[in-house]
Amino acid sequence: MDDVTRIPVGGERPYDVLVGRDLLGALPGLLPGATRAAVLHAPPLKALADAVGERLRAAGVEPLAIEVPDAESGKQIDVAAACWDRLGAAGFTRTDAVVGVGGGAVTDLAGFVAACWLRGVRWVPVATSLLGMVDAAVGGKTGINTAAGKNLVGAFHPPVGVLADLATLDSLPAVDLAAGLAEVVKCGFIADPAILDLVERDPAAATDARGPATRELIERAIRVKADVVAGDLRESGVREVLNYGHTLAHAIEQNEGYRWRHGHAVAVGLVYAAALARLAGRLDAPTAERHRVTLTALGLPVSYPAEAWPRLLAAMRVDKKARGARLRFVVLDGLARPAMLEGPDDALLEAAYQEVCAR
Ligand SMILES: NC(=O)c1ccc[n+]([C@@H]2O[C@H](COP(=O)([O-])OP(=O)(O)OC[C@H]3O[C@@H](n4cnc5c(N)ncnc54)[C@H](O)[C@@H]3O)[C@@H](O)[C@H]2O)c1
Ligand SMILES: O=C(O)C(=O)C[C@@H](O)[C@H](O)[C@H](O)COP(=O)(O)O
Ligand SMILES: [Zn+2]
Repeated sequence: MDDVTRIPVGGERPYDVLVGRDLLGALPGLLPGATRAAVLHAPPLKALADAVGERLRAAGVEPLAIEVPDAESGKQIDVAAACWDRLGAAGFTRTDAVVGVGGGAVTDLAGFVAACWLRGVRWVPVATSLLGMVDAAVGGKTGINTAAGKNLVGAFHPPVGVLADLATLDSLPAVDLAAGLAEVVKCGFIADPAILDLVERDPAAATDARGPATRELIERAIRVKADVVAGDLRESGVREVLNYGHTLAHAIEQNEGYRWRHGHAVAVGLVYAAALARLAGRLDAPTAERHRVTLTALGLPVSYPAEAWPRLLAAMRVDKKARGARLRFVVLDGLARPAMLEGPDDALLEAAYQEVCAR
């Protein structure tokens, strides 16, 4: 394990995110005393899950491979229930553990399975997508989707460690790598503008999984998230800033039957949130426009059909940040100055949407 960066995530249950190549050797050490570990994975990551299983077995931990449907198809209650049946049949106890090998969807599911089994057993995400490394695997939000919306059932259940193995990005499709950069850009706008400078200087370098720019972007984004969740695991306040762009994004995902990539929806949602802040008189026009320009340079979508608006507005009403009938949006009062916009009226919401309508 050469050249490993260790990023601490503080709080009531602190742990580290390890960033580097070929990190699997670190996995058994994160689970002292475990006799069994379920290894949840989707078909595209089977070979890596097998390798994880071998590492665990060599360290005296019996692996239980559980294959789940890929991507959002796995974030379903029946899939979670099938996982719990497998843990029950294998007699998993509180010293046993769950490992999620995959992108954000699989690690969200794995964390949720771990959070509920015996009311909480240890878990480790082995993040294999860029989005998983910088966001989904970090911070302890776990969950599944329901018919009413995205991530509506879940638990805050921090892992005991996170492996962000850069070698796994070698097989990640370019479109998924770019999707993950939407969350990285989000971190740039809410907290670390150096991220934006890096991306804008050379967008192609940002999408080169093996390049130094990508690693720096990954580490910067993880530090932004780690700093925020350390102070507010359960999203009682400041953690809401990590939801920048997500109010519209989750509505788009639901509207698309979860066939859109999360990162793509976030890109549109970021442009929308910036337009909202500008029209509310909170954000200057150049910074709002910077959202569209930077995300476009990465090949990400920044628009959505006009006719979807009524459905999107309805879906936004179940956003977790809403309070009763009052919608709440994360906006910017300036670069790296996130704040809340409380209860904007429908006319303002729709006017901002005009700015993301497909032109
Ligand atoms: N818990 C959180 O804090 C949090 C944060 C952000 C996003 N999320 C969730 O994460 C999910 C999105 O994550 P994602 O973008 O990783 O999507 P994903 O998990 O759906 O993965 C996208 C695709 O890439 C494949 N893949 C992943 N790694 C690969 C690799 N190394 N090689 C080849 N294929 C690979 C997957 O199998 C899938 O087909 C959403 O469900 C979102 O809600 C959660
Ligand atoms: O970690 C957080 O907090 C986030 O909001 C990060 C988001 O990127 C992520 O998509 C998260 O899953 C959204 O959370 P939700 O509570 O709106 O479902
Ligand atoms: Zn997200």
